[in-house]
Amino acid sequence: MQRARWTRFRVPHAEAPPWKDNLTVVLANADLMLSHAETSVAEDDTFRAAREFSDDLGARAVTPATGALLAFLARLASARAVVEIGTGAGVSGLYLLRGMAQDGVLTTIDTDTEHLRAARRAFREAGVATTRTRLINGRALDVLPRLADGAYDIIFVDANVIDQPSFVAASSRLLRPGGILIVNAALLGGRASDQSQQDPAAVSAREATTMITEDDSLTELIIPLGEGVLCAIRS
Ligand SMILES: C[S@@+](CC[C@H](N)C(=O)[O-])C[C@H]1O[C@@H](n2cnc3c(N)ncnc32)[C@H](O)[C@@H]1O
Repeated sequence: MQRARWTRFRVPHAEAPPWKDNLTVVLANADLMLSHAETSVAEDDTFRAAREFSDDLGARAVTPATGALLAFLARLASARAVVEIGTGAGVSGLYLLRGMAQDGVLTTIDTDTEHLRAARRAFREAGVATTRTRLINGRALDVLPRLADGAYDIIFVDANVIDQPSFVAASSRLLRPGGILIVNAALLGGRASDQSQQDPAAVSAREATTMITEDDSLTELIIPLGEGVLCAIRS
């Protein structure tokens, strides 16, 4: 069924919406609410160690609240099969595994062997069975075509923003009906919503969002945690 137009996002918000007065009230408290959301997630030693490795290696990990969202969505979807593009040192992978079914398998792809080594170590230190993770060294666009259509509960995109449109194009076919596509840093911390920002990252982030919002098989939602997380469920 064709969805009503008013349910679609405008990308980005160019003018003030008609409910601007409510928005003003919300925005006045936005920093406080975001700060509360981000600092209310407590991480244990395993997460802290993985986060430290991430920082050392320059692999920017998801924020704690973004991580909690990943665990939440993985639990909500009863996820048994998840694909992650951009393993980093394994922080987001730990959150996904935390929410996934006990026998669920995380397939995670990264071009950097050092990052993958750090992630493998983080998973081991968290007591994750080796059968639950499949770490693949390679470029996502080379690996994704080898994965089965409609076989995955969640696809999490968290590599170079500039490649977001091609990752979205290459990965949405992997989702089962009811599966969730999650794009991290979709708003670039707000920069992507500003049309005057014309650098390649901002343009690519907007393009990926537009691809998702224009896909009638996806129902999407932007969640302003971390640098902005775009979630979309396949019908
Ligand atoms: C932001 S970090 C990922 C952080 C990780 N998701 C976390 O939260 O712990 C991005 C990662 O994407 C990897 N990467 C960059 N381009 C890639 C590509 N084309 N295919 C696969 N991985 C890529 C980088 O090596 C880096 O480890």
